[in-house]
Amino acid sequence: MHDPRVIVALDYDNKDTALAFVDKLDPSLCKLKVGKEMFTLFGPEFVKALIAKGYDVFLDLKFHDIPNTVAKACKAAAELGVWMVNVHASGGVPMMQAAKEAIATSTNPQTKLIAVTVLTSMDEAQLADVVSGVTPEQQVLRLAALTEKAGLDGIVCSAQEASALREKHSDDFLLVTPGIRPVGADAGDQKRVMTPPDAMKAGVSYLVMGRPITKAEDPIAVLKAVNASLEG
Ligand SMILES: O=c1ccn([C@@H]2O[C@H](COP(=O)(O)O)[C@@H](O)[C@H]2O)c(=O)[nH]1
Repeated sequence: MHDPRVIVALDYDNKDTALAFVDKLDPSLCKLKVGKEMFTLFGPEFVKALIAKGYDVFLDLKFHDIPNTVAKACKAAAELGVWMVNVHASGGVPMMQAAKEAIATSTNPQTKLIAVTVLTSMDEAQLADVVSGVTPEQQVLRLAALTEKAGLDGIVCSAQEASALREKHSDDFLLVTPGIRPVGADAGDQKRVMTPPDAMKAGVSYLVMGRPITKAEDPIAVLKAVNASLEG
């Protein structure tokens, strides 16, 4: 079956608005991402409703805690039936391994587990406030190596790091990239951005797009145009 490359970030504060948008879509056009806002507002039932409509759902809760807590959270997420879930790579290898083992022993062991490296909203100066002496690319490469060592399926990074990552990691290692902006789109709070075709050429596995689609006058037209731009 055709595997859509775009993951639409459903960052709405209104469930009916989100569902009205989803009902105009088709699971062959995109996957869906539920993040902290919608999960906090509408909970597991909202996630289950999207899965029941046939969508692959990425539950983007970016767990970051001690291994026991993250493992239990990942097991609970997997058992909702989600396609993908994530943790922060900076939680360390034991935490990532505990999460992986918990998913493997869940009722939905095929759930993919990826790790967030450096948020796409951070540039070099912001990163320097947190960890000194490294560029975003160096830190992403370091955390990607840890993630692979822990046996996870891939990482969240920006498309700007994709070609350097592909020199070290095979195509099976998933690169899931927010900060995707079509030419002329407002970057908003995103700092490390790339256009959809350039991201695909750089070796990205899945492109996460929120506002450029959801805030557009005709979101379906934008999504279809992005999909078409990936085919060329
Ligand atoms: O590093 C990261 C990790 C997650 N995100 C999430 O992706 C979307 C991006 O939305 P846009 O509206 O296209 O900016 C959003 O849900 C973030 O929470 C990220 O942007 N960067």
